[in-house]
Order: sequence, then structure tokens, then C-alpha cells
Amino acid sequence: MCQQSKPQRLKRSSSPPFSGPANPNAFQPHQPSLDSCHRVQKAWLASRVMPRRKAGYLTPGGQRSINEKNLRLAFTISRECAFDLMKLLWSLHPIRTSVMMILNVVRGLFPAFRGYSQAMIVDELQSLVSSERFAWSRIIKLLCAEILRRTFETAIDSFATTNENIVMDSARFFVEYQQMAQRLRLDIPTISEPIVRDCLQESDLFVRSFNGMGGFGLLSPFDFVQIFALLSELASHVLVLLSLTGGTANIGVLVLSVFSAVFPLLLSRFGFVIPHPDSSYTTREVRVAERQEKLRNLAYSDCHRPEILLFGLGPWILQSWANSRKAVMRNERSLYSAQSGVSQMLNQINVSDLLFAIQNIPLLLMFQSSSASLGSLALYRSSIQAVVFTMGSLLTTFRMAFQGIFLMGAFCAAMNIRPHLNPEDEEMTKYPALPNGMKIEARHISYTYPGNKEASLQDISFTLEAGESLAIVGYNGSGKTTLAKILLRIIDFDQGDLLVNDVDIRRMTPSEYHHHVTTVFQGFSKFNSTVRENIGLGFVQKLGSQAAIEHAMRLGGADAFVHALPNGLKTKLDISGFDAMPYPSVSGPTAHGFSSRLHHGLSGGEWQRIAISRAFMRADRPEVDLLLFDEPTSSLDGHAQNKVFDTIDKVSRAPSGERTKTVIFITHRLSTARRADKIAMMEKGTIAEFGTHEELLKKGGSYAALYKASV
Ligand SMILES: Nc1ncnc2c1ncn2[C@@H]1O[C@H](COP(=O)(O)OP(=O)(O)OP(=O)(O)O)[C@@H](O)[C@H]1O
Repeated sequence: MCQQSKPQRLKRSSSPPFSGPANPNAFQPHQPSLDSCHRVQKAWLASRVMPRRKAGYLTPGGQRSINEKNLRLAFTISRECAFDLMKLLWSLHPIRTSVMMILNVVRGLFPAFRGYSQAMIVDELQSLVSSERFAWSRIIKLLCAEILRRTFETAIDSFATTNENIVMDSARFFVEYQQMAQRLRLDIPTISEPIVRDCLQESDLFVRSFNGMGGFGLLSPFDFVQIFALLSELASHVLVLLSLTGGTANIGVLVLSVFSAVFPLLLSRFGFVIPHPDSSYTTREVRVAERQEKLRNLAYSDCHRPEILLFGLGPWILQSWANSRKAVMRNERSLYSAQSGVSQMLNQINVSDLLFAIQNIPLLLMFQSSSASLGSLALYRSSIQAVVFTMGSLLTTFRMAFQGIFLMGAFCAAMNIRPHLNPEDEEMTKYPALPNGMKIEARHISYTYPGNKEASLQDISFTLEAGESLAIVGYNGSGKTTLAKILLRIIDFDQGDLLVNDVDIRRMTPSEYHHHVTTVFQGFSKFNSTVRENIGLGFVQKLGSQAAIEHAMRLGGADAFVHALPNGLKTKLDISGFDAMPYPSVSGPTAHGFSSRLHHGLSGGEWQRIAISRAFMRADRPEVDLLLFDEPTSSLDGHAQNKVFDTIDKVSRAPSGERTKTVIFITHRLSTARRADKIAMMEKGTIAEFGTHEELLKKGGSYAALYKASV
């Protein structure tokens, strides 16, 4: 793969993760100046362009049509990454992979041998019967030879399958691991790019193709060996046919044989085959299909059931699903009826029946014109059938391989997507630690969410010295959470500068920066797991430490209710709040002798305490310089709120009382906000007022009005 070379990367989040044209139909393939990875990315992108559709790109997993442009693109992708990828996969098990390749070709010869051997038995039987000298010993000898041949075939087959499974298992692990590692590496701005999402989706299909031939109807690179096996099978059958028909010197027999074999190919060549529906879907049609799927999932989902019942959504879901389903069916019908009458008729003809009839003609000719034995006639018959079948398989395999190349291109392209927020190597700098926490300086920061017309943040400027605390307050939608996400380096900003400890935050690797912060997000995660994991994941290195988790729980005020749970820290938490409802027949200790209540629900406030404890898992660590809490206590009662803020204050100070960590919290409770050294009052995406509580009160502006209203 092209991991070594450096893919194109653009600095700002507004830039695409890998260059693609704004208008896909204006795509210009093959630019010699681009490096190998970029060429694969470009070729993959170009293969998704639907020239006659305004809607732009093919849906992920959609079938590429076999045309000149796509053949060229497939060639580019194969040239750039197939060999390297195969080499990499081969290096996982060099000997086993080589054996797998050889055995696949050898196995391709088996059917011809089988036919030949059976023909010999029939011939022998015929001669024994006609000569009237029936000898059991001769028959038994032949049967023994046949049994031996079959035993050998089975042994080779079984060894080949075991070997193949081992090779495929390690290949599957390798590609799955790569795909997952890359997915975890990508940041939010990168992953929200539609092109990246599609690329990852197709890459995922490629990874799934390693489940073996036929899995998901895909073909992995190892299954390409199938083509060699089919070719060797075809060659062996053709040889048998030649040897059988050559003696008769009947050219008509050969011509008819060949014609019957290539007939299915001719049908597909002249378009008498229904195209795969995926290849013709427009974006709108896909959207309808997705909506239908979403509504179906909604109907089956347990976690949404309470609201579905409460708001009486059943009829609406059913009606909306029916509308979408009908639209999908209409699309499918129009796709199929677009076929001409002739092609429809031809599609309805059973091709194999037709071929069966045609193949009888050369058979009759042979009977008439030669003294062919019964065995050779049977062999001829089965070889013709095998040729037809193998040609069909070859065609299908080729089609799948052709699609597989583009999925492989997606995999290679996905492996080289650079996260938006990662700095260029030459710009990268380490996080420069200061003694008393984190100094933050925002200069004219603006940010607009992708797809939004209005900026969510405009011209944000403030300075927070290391060890100071800041409360961000303001009306709903004024941009508080967006600012927090920017300070946490979850999203980038469009304009301005953000300096952390006097260094541009864009020069730091987000993963390194994140070691120095801890947070409670407004929409914090609820993991469908145990209490231990829900808390311990705040600092995975201490996930196994009972003491660390107990300590964090105490700080977050979660210890009392966690200890009261049926299995304490081991209690599995239910995220839906519905599955935990005990069914009357199985609640409590059951007749089966175990408690049916495997998951436990929590109240909103209890969940919040779990999230706070998670943040406290690392809050008092020396490397953590910034504690950022986005409405951490919105579900807590007044007493508990004060306790949490007391703890935050305590954790942010050294035993001497001096503050060693910077604290930022977002709150709607202005009585809490006044505890902070500085307050930022946000309005319509800007900081309208900035100062201490007293300064802002004295100013008599928005903050003073809000404060008076709240007390
Ligand atoms: N993911 C998003 N995509 C698009 N727009 C968003 C997104 N998140 C927030 N916004 C918009 O950005 C603006 C600021 O949202 P933000 O969540 O920062 O406000 P807030 O001050 O934290 O609000 P609240 O007090 O209700 O939590 C809003 O107008 C919102 O609609």
C-alpha cells in the first residue's frame, strides 16, 4: 500500500480530506503530478461519478458499469495498490498463501479428471457387456481406482479449505484491524465529510469481503485466485472436448459446441441482462430507501418505544413507512420496465433450457458420424455443460472482481485519509506545559457549522491566564457548547487564532492535547456497559484499579447510589431506560433460578454523576491542565450542584490552595457562575460581555439583567 508516501492534506477543516471536485461531473482524472495514494483516491472518486445524473455520486457499494472509463480507472487502482496490498497480505503467511494459490489451480483440474474417470468406467462397462465376458474383478478394480481418486480429491479439498481458512482469517484480521485503527484515528470534522463517509463505507465492504467467497456478494483479493481456478477448469474441459471432437473431424460439432458455450456471454454482451438495481439509483431514490429503512428500524426499536407509545407515533410510522416503501417499489418497477420488450422476453426465457436443447444437436451429430463410445459421449455431454457453467462463473467472478477493485481502491484511499485536525509534520509541536494550568488566548475566532448559513461563533476574543477560572453563560443557542468544542479541539474554527500556552493550537496533535484536558460534555456518553467501565473509561490506564474508580466516584458524588445498586460497580447500565423495565412474568428472582434483571436503569441526575465521576478519573492528574464542564450539573439538585463545584475547585488547586489547573464551566445558573474569576456572557455567537461578576453587574448590561432575573 502507499502508506509511505505523504497524501495531500489541507490545513483547515473546510478543506476536503482528499481532493475531489466540487462538481463531480467536472472530474479530471489522472494528473501526473499526484502521488500514488492521491491517484487511487482520485480514481475511486471518479468511478463514483454518474455522468448522466445531476445527483452526482453513485451510492456506496453501488455497482460500477463495465465501460471504458471504469476499466481505465480499475487499471489505475490495480496498478497503484493491488500489487502492494497482495504483497502485504501474502507476507502474513507466505508459504500457506502460495500453497493456496497452487491448490486452487490444481482443484480446477479435478472436474475434468472426474468426468474422464467416469467415462472410462462407462466404457469399460460397455465393452464388458458387449463382449459378454462379464468380469467382476475388472469392475471392482475400476471402482477402487475411482474411490482412490475421490479420496485423494477429498483429502486435497479438505487440506486446501483448512489452509485457505487460516490464510483468510489472518487477512481478515489484518484488514479489519487497519480499517478500525484508521476509523479511530479520524476526527469529527474529517468523518463528517460526505466523501469520507462514503469512502469508509466502501472500504468497510472491502473488509467484509474477506469473509470468504460469496460473503456479501463480494470478492476479496484472495478470491481473485478463483479466476485462475476457473481458467484451469475451463482449459481442462476444452482439452477434453478437443480430444473428443477432434477425432470426428466434424467442424459443425465444434462450432455448435462453442456457440452453446458462449451463448450466455452473447446475451449479456448485447444488454439482455437486467442491470444491477444499485447502479441506477439516484440520490433521491437512495434517500427514500434509507427513510424506509429508518422507519422500519424505528418500529422495531425498543429504546424509542416509550416515546412512540407516549406520542402515539405508531400510525404515523406505519403511514410514512408505507409511503417510502411504495416509492421504492415504484422506482424498482420503473427500472425494470425501462428494459425493452425484447430484452424482457429474453430474460424470461430459461437460458439453460435453451442451451440444453442446443447441446443435443452436436451430440446427435456425433452419434451419426462416428463410432463414439458411450463413455466418451457422456464425457462430451458433461464437459460441454461444465464449459458453459465455468464460462458463466468466470463472467460472474470477473464482474465481482471488477467491483472488488473499486472497493479495494476505497480501502487504500481510506487508509490514507489524514485527520483534518492533525498538523503537518513540519509544523507539529509538543504541548508546552506551564506550571499553573493552561493559558488560553482566543483571537477573533469565528465558526460556521458545515451546511449552516449563519455563523455559530463570530469574532470571539478573550484571554484566560493559567490557573484562572471562567464561567461561560448566555442564552440558548448563543454558542457556548460550540466554543467549548473548539477549546477542546473537537472541531476546528474557520477564522482567527487560538493560542494555548502561547502556542497555536493547530500545531498540536489533538490526541496529545487531549491528555491535558478533562471534560463533561453537555451530551455526555452513556455506555451500554457496567458502572465500572462507564466511570473508568475516563482514564483507561486505571480502569482496573478499584481504588481509582472509588476515588472518582466519591469526587463525583456517585458512590452512594452505585453501592446501592444490585451488583455495585459490576452493574450493567441500561441506556434506553426501557429495556430495564421488568416484564411482569420475569421480574425478580425467577423460576430459572437467576435474576432476570441483567441491566439497571439510572435517573438523569445519576447518569450525570457517572459522567462527572468519569471526568474526575483524570481531573487530579498532574498532566491535566484544563477542566472543562459543559452544564455538568443541569440535572442535579441545588445542594448536589454546590458540592460538585466545590470539588471542581478543590481538584483544581494544590494542597497549598494555589490554583494549578484552569477551569472553564458552562452554566445557566448565574449563582454558580459568580464563583468564577471571569465570566463570558455570550449572545448570538459573540462574547457580548467579559469580566468579573462585580464588573459585569456594575456594567448593567445583559449579564446584569440575566442575573437579576435569575435571583
Ligand atoms: N452540529 C451542529 N450542526 C449545525 N449547527 C449546530 C450544531 N450544533 C449547534 N449548532 C448551531 O450552533 C448554534 C450554537 O449552538 P450551541 O450548542 O453552541 O449553543 P449553546 O449556547 O450551547 O446552547 P444551549 O444553552 O442550548 O446549550 C445554534 O444556533 C445551533 O443551532
